[in-house]
Formats: sequence, structure tokens, C-alpha cells
Amino acid sequence: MPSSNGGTSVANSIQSLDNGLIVSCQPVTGGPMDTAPIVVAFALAALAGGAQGLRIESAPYVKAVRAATDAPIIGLVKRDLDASPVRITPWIEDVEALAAAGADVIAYDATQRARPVPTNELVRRIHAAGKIAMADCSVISDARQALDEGAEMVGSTLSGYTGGPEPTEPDLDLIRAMRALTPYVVAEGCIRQPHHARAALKAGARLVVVGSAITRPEHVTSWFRADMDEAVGAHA
Ligand SMILES: CC(=O)N[C@H](C=O)[C@@H](O)[C@H](O)[C@H](O)COP(=O)(O)O
Repeated sequence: MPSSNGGTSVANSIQSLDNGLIVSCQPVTGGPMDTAPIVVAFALAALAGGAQGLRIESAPYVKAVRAATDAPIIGLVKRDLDASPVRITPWIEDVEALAAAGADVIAYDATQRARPVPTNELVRRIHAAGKIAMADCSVISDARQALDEGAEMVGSTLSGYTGGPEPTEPDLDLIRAMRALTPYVVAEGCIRQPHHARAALKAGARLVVVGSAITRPEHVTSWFRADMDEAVGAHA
């Protein structure tokens, strides 16, 4: 049982999410859905549909969603930095802003890449703020290091996002490998259909995060478009 952040309450918070569906409400940046009222509406609609928790980007959006629901929130901040490829919660200020805004869990990029703040320091500050640390990992060594550093939860969030073409399928092998290290595994990334979520649970995930398939209509539309274009091309 993770205990670096106060034992029982952390354990209870995580356990309340067991087998939970978390809906990530992160609109396409600058798109027509990228406003606080729409993020709140997505969040409430997801909860009405059976989600147990939410994943929300930016302190202002966390604050807006927190004002509308007591449901667990995984908060993160995305930044595009010049000096580092790390995007998810790279700075201490981000941790503090998310904590103040009402996030219960703070997600951070746990990859072993050049970064402005070392991961052990981010975890320390997440715990100092009384929050749970979720390590967004790309490979199993990220998860190993994150757990050594005290992160309570590890996610497959960044598998396939550290170079090369973007993935289109969940990384079930990484989920299985993480489950051998800890029970607190979050399946995240490319869970686009219910059977993906089911497979992730079978692979050992305790929580499943679904984003684009529920809250990015631009992406979903483009999936239909691409398949239809392929079909037309195939028959031309
Ligand atoms: C790689 C990266 O930056 N992932 C981000 C992490 O918060 C989000 O853009 C994803 O939408 C989220 O992980 C959920 O994944 P999907 O949208 O595939 O269900």
C-alpha cells in the first residue's frame, strides 16, 4: 500500500477509484471546445454516464470543475518548453497551482528525459501539497523509477509519445509489466473503444482513462474521415 503521502487517506482515495473509469476532459487546444464551461459540461456529462473521476488540464479548468463536483480529479498542466520535450506538469509552480485549484491526484511526466525539475523533486512537492502522485510513463523503466521515488500510481500515458509515429492502440504489454511492479496501474492512451478498456482491466489496470474518444470530437470525426477516405480509395 503506498504510504509516502499519509497512508490511509491516500489508500482510501485510490481504492475509491478501483476499476474506475476516468474521463479526461482535455479539449483540443484553441478549438471551439476549449472553454471552462464546456470542460465543466464534459466533466458532468461523463460523471452522469458512469465515470468515477476526471482528468483535467490546467489549474483554471481544475478550479472550474472542482466548483461543480466533488468527484476525484487528476490534474495536470501541459507546457511546450523550448529546452525540454517534457510537457506534462514540468514545473513546481504547476504542482502548486493544481493543488490549490483542488486536484486530488497530480500527474507528471515521469520519462527519463531532459527536464527543468527532477522527477523526485516533483513527487516530493506533490506529497508536500498533500496530493497523490501519478507518474505518466512511456516505458517500464520510467515506472520503476517513479515507484522508487514514491509515486503512488503509474500510467501508460506516454507510451509511444516520446518519438516516432503516434500510437493508435493501447500499450497492453506496458500495463502488464507495470502490474508486476504495483497494483496501482492506470491504463491511459488510445483507449478508444469499450473493448480496449476491458482488455486494459484484464491486463491488470486498476483505472482506465479515456480522453479523445469521449471529449475530442475533432479527433473522433477525423477517425471516421480517415477510414471513409481509405474505403473510397480502396474502391477507386
Ligand atoms: C500524450 C499526451 O500528452 N496525453 C495527454 C495526457 O494527459 C492527453 O492529451 C490524452 O488525451 C490523454 O492521455 C488520454 O489519452 P487518449 O486521448 O488517447 O484517450
